[in-house]
Amino acid sequence: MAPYVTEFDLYEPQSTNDLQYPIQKIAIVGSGSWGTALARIAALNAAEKKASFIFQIFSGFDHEVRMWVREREIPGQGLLTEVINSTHENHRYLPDVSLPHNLVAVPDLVEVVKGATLIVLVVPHQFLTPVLDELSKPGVLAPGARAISAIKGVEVAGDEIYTFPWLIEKKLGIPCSALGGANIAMEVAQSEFCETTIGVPSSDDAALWHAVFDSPMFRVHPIEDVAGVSLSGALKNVVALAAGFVDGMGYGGNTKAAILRIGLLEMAAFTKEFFPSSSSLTFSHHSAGVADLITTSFGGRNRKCAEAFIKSGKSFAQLEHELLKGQKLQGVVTAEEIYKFLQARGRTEGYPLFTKVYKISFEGMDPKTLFDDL
Ligand SMILES: NC(=O)c1ccc[n+]([C@@H]2O[C@H](COP(=O)([O-])OP(=O)(O)OC[C@H]3O[C@@H](n4cnc5c(N)ncnc54)[C@H](O)[C@@H]3O)[C@@H](O)[C@H]2O)c1
Ligand SMILES: O=P(O)(O)OC[C@H](O)CO
Repeated sequence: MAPYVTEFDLYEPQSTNDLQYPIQKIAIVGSGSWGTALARIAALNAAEKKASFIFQIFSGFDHEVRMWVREREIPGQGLLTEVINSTHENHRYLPDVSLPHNLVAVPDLVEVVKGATLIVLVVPHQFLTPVLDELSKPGVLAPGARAISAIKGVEVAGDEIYTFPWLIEKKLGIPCSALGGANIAMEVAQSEFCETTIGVPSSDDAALWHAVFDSPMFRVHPIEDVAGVSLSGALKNVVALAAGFVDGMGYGGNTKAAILRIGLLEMAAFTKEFFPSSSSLTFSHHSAGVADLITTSFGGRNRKCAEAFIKSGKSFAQLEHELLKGQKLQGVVTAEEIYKFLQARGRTEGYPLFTKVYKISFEGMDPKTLFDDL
């Protein structure tokens, strides 16, 4: 066994049987930078694995991969879907990256998932509810479909917290996996080597999602821990804000490393406390844990906006608008949700870093207090 594969890579992606659909059809719900980057990989794999999988795992993928695009007018160019389909590039969210011709942008959500057996949900987390409302209507989804969430966030209601795969399973009545890792969209789209982790509920899900996304430069490791993968992706965004605060205050690598170590411990402790069936190894051994935290705290959008928040004194809403140009921050919303949840459970004192990130972001607390009592 290779040294970087642990015994917790539970699923060998080779054993799929009795599938309802020998030909699997992929739909991508979301077309921001990550949605488009994942759609590109899935469409490349769908084209390549169309014939080559006969007599192996399953018969293959439908050649066409559809991607849901929230329609808008691009000044001087026309509708975004038409621009993407004629130029094979998503100029707005993933500029200068060629997209395969079998990837088709479609503005109608119901049309995108029509007949799809593998549905990738990758909208910013604040926009998921209306998407699920639409998909849960009778007859919209094919029977036997499966989903995977590449969304980094959580849903909080009072003193309850839910992961998105759990919510998706409940609302859509289909199994849902989680995809997360050290994956800055543009680097993935430029085929720079990286890894991702998929938390899967069964070996069939492992085999199928591995076939959808694995490629030589985007290595997919399936593990059993769906909730851990999903939570790690959400919580690392809160720690990334703290890393950005450190940068904004002008401190160096030692300070940032200390914040990342403490942040990783809070991420793992939070998961163990509220999702006890998850594995702490997801945080320490997998791309969805420590590796994602590192990349996001050096090259991510949350870090970038948090640095600017300290340096400029502007609000996060303003900085999101100015610096991200239509892309969405996830960490600020998540910091608030996690804080409100911890408050409702009377557990804020157990998570001093998460709590301070919230108070600096929302209550004007002096950022230098970030280091107090850690
Ligand atoms: N970008 C990355 O590097 C990256 C990597 C891994 C995971 N993710 C996660 O992927 C998820 C999707 O983020 P992204 O980076 O692809 O998006 P993005 O921030 O690049 O783009 C924003 C997207 O939101 C859409 N949008 C805006 N308003 C909307 C509305 N009212 N309803 C529905 N959609 C709306 C836009 O059309 C656009 O597709 C997030 O949870 C993010 O954390 C992102
Ligand atoms: O740019 P961010 O901060 O949303 O992070 C992007 C990805 O989640 C990194 O894996």
